[in-house]
Amino acid sequence: MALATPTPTPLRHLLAAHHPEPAAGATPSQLAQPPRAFPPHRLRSTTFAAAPSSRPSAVTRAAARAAGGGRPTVLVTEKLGAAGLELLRAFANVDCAYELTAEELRAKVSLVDALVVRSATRVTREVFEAARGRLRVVGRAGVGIDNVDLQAATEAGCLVVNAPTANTVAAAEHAVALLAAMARNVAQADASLKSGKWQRSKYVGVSLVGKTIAIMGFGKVGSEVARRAKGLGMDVIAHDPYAPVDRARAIGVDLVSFDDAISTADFISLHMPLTPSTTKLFNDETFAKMTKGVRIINVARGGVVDEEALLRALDNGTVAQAALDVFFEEPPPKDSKLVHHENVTVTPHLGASTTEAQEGVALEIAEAVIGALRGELAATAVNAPMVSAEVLAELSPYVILAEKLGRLAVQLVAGGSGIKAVKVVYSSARDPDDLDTRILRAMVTKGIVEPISSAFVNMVNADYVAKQRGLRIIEERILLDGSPEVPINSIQVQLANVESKFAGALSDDGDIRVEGKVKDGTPHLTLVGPFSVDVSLEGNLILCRQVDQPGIIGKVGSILGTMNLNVNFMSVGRIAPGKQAIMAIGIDEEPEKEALKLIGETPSVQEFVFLKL
Ligand SMILES: NC(=O)c1ccc[n+]([C@@H]2O[C@H](COP(=O)([O-])OP(=O)(O)OC[C@H]3O[C@@H](n4cnc5c(N)ncnc54)[C@H](O)[C@@H]3O)[C@@H](O)[C@H]2O)c1
Ligand SMILES: O=C(O)[C@H](O)COP(=O)(O)O
Repeated sequence: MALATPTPTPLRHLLAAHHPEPAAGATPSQLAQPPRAFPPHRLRSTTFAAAPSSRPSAVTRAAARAAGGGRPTVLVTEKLGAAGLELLRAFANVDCAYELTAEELRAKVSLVDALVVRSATRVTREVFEAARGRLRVVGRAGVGIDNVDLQAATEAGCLVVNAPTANTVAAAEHAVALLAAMARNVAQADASLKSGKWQRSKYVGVSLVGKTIAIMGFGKVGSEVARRAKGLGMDVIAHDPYAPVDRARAIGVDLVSFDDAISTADFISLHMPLTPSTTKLFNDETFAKMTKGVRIINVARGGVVDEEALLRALDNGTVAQAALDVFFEEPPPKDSKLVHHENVTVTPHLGASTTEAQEGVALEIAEAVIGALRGELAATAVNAPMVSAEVLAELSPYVILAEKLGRLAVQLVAGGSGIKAVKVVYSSARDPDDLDTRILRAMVTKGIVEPISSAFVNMVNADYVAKQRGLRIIEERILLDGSPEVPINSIQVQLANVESKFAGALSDDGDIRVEGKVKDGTPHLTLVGPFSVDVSLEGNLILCRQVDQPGIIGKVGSILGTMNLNVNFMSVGRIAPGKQAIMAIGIDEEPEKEALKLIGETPSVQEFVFLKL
């Protein structure tokens, strides 16, 4: 009998696109089939449904990668800083293809593992559908992710990462540049002088010192603008429903209500993201509440302003001047009245465009994309729970345990029973607030869903997939006494209201119940129904139920030996001597049908089941 070797603990599969084949004998009907956003594969389009053979299999994907030397392929659709590109090239095949049409992008995206964009590429649902499941990560080289359909990405299990910090200062400096340029008519005076005029009285400006500026959105950029405005001698107020008051107070800024901010400010600088609730937040109604002659700077997103309303406010003098770096439509129409308005200063979305910021953003996004392709969870993940590297490292063996318990539990379900509810019970001496179980929940879901369906589940889409399939994952904690140093003592997976193909796995309550622990870094199965066992969760598993009596282990062991099957672990659990017992046998290979038949025919074996881990 060979000793079990510890399973490595890769976190790769948290995000990996690998899609294991369904377990033999498992039936999709075991899960309730809800309506889906995508038809029956990881990602499908209508073309897929009509022509399933065009769907790339895991093999095709592997072949595609092999053709590229086993390296992933990254498509970069907008100009990226050289250092970031270099970093990407050291790890992947990089295809830089700029100014693609939507159709060209859709055509290319199924050939790549990652896509890197800035703000000009619209990564729509159609793009995710066209990717046919290969695209694993979208890297947004910048902050705003309003050009990426996050819901579609999540449904596809595609991670979206951004580069949220490297262009903060550049954007803040650009806002200040526009503020000063607007107040002193720099752009207009420059154009006038270059056209041969000398118009000193026409371009008298307004001073900044002593004026009130309202920062709308007190996040990274907003607070940097606030600091700089204070340096210019301005009174700074801010509105942000989610910003911590003490952070504002620390730099001498009062957080006020939206109406107070816009009705008292001489200058209003916009720094909130474009979301459904900020879309056209600045409109006829809100312009009407502003101080007459207010000046507006927008380095956030064009969509937060109703541009028609702004034009009206400029024409009727409510707004004296505006300085705009961003537009609803980019580039704006050539004949845009707003762009050509004499009281409007414009730049073509240059907020992040400094050499330093672009190098920084490119490095930040390259690192995030490479990490994600390696299967690590990125700290800048936008559509997946952010889990620190330390937590991930600590939980990594439990991640494997959680998935294996899910896989085991689902294979114990008799075909035809629909699984509706899964209870995951964690026993731990650690304070529940110090135990982040989101990855474990996701991995139980993965273990349950993947063997019996064509769904692909990872950290990004686990909750979505569970919801789509009408699967309720209930988590429960049992607080143990003892040292909180070990994060988890045991994980138990319970499936209620289902029939089992192995009655020995049913608890006294009638649930399928399996429990496991991590021992020496390796996941072990420690409980099946009411039976305590101890078997390393590797390779494959045979569970036999019998009446406890001498000789059975030898008989089953010799059948496996005759069939040349290597047993890596064996454990017997019994309720009491001479009563019901189960035998858990870990084997490396998949047994021939003949071996399983012989085990079933062994006298005293009441039932048995073969499970793939
Ligand atoms: N023009 C450019 O090149 C450029 C460069 C960088 C960032 N940006 C834009 O600026 C935005 C802000 O960037 P950031 O790095 O400061 O992001 P951030 O997430 O750090 O800050 C955004 C802030 O807006 C706040 N907010 C959300 N909804 C709000 C609302 N309804 N009213 C007021 N505040 C609200 C949030 O609480 C947050 O504090 C980005 O989303 C991006 O669209 C543009
Ligand atoms: O959201 C951002 O980071 C900025 O708008 C920058 O966009 P860009 O990368 O297209 O310059």
